[in-house]
Amino acid sequence: MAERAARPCCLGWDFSTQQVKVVAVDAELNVFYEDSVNFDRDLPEFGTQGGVHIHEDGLTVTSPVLMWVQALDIILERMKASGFDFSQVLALSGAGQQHGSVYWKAGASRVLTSLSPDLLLHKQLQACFSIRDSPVWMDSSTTAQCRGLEAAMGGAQALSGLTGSRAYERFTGNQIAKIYQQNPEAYSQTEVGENVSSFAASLFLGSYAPIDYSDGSGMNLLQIQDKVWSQVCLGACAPHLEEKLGAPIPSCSVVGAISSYYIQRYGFPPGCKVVAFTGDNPASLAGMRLEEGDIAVSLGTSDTLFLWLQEPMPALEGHVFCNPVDVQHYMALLCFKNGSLMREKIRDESASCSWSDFSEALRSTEMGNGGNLGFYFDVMEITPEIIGRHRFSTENRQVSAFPRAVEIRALIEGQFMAKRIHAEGLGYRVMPKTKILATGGASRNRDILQVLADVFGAPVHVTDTANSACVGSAYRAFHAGTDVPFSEVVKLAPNPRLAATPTPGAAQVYEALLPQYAKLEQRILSQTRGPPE
Ligand SMILES: Nc1ncnc2c1ncn2[C@@H]1O[C@H](COP(=O)(O)OP(=O)(O)O)[C@@H](O)[C@H]1O
Ligand SMILES: O=C(CO)[C@@H](O)[C@H](O)COP(=O)(O)O
Repeated sequence: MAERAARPCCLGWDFSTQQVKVVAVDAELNVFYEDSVNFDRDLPEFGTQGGVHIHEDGLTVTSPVLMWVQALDIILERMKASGFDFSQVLALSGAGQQHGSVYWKAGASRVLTSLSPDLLLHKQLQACFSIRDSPVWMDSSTTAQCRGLEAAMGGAQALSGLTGSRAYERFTGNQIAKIYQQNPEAYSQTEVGENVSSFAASLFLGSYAPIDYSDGSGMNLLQIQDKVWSQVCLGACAPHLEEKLGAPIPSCSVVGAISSYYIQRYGFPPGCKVVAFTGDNPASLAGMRLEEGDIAVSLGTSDTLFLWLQEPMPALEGHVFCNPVDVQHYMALLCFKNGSLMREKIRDESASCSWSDFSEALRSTEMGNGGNLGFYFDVMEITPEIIGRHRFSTENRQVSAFPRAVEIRALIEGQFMAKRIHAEGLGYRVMPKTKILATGGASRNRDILQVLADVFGAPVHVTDTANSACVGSAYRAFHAGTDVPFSEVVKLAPNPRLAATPTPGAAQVYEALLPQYAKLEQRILSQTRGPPE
């Protein structure tokens, strides 16, 4: 049998909302292996929908922490069965859905440092968590804790100035505060609290991995300029929190060598480096090789839009995070909760559960949708805080339904108009040189990308894999421990390719519609918001 040529590589992981994914990237930066484990499909015993459990209150949203561990077991076993040569892995890094939190029980570190290579991880880590259902980014049950934190900090703007964001329900500090208040026993049994990203790094390290600056910025706890925990924020959330979190570290740190478990069970080399894991959006910024002036749109479970920032300018909307590849710089992020799952619902209702029928509806309707505009927020949106479906025909008349194809275009145009309006609210302007980089599951859909190009009046580029968080993690693994800039390390990576250019006439159509959409959004907000307290 012909020997396979050795192919030194780095692995990039992503522990996202609906799946765990991996890519292997070789020294020429080619992706040569890709796999994923989908929680709903591949681990039905956990009974998740879209990777999560929505609780009865409609606000609490969690995922079983052991499901994430078991997904890692499955994917590693599959790699082994496929003959993947683990001995060539120089380094690995990864990403996690942001804001979600994991609670290691006292004594878990002993289990983690003495894993037996004869058993799967999930069998050995069963009793290691003081909270088995981890709160995730879709949770919106911590409004009381958010108001408490803002009050302790002297207001929302003061908190944002320090940590990059006003208090948000999904941010980890507020989630920890809720656990401390409602389940003090579990809190006191917790030895270490982690983000999903650092938790995933701990699994590879076989000991607790620190939280990195970039994902740590999504906690309402980190002073993003000084890169230290804010003592006032920690104190406002829960006692002894600093001990449980450990000190945050630069995102490009090597946190250690891979645990002997992986060396013995899978054949990783002993020197394989584990590089700090970070949030999935920061990892995507790395994967897309975003540069100043570009705008990234990720169409995953959540939709996000992000930009490279030189200087932080925290506001009452959106977030500023530490930059994952350049410790001097920052990134701005807007998150839209009603992303792919909302598109799937409208696809099922109006396009016979088929993406190709959904696309056909986009192609058969005109830009501007004949003046029909829609807002589709089946779960409480983050940007802006609106819930429900709101449809308006020409002359802004509220209507209860649209014909199927009009409904589909109203959804997609509305989602992208909201992104442009809120990005402009942060000071972003579309310039003649503006390039949109799209990623995430829905970036595979050419017709959705056409609407994105039309609404923004800018060309849309995509990379060959929609998994930019995984690819970015592998690039970060190559970069860490070197003394060259990240841009230098990734200069050989394939350039994103052009996927859609604005249709002639698009600018006139959307210049007229955008102010109308913004006005209607304000109208809905003022109708749905209660009187000021
Ligand atoms: N052809 C398509 N058109 C539109 N959306 C798609 C298409 N293929 C996949 N998707 C969407 O991609 C989503 C998953 O995106 P992904 O970025 O992998 O999510 P995450 O990283 O949050 O787990 C699915 O929920 C699905 O709705
Ligand atoms: O809450 C945010 C960002 O602030 C989300 O973007 C999560 O990071 C989830 O990511 P996906 O699984 O949708 O990629």
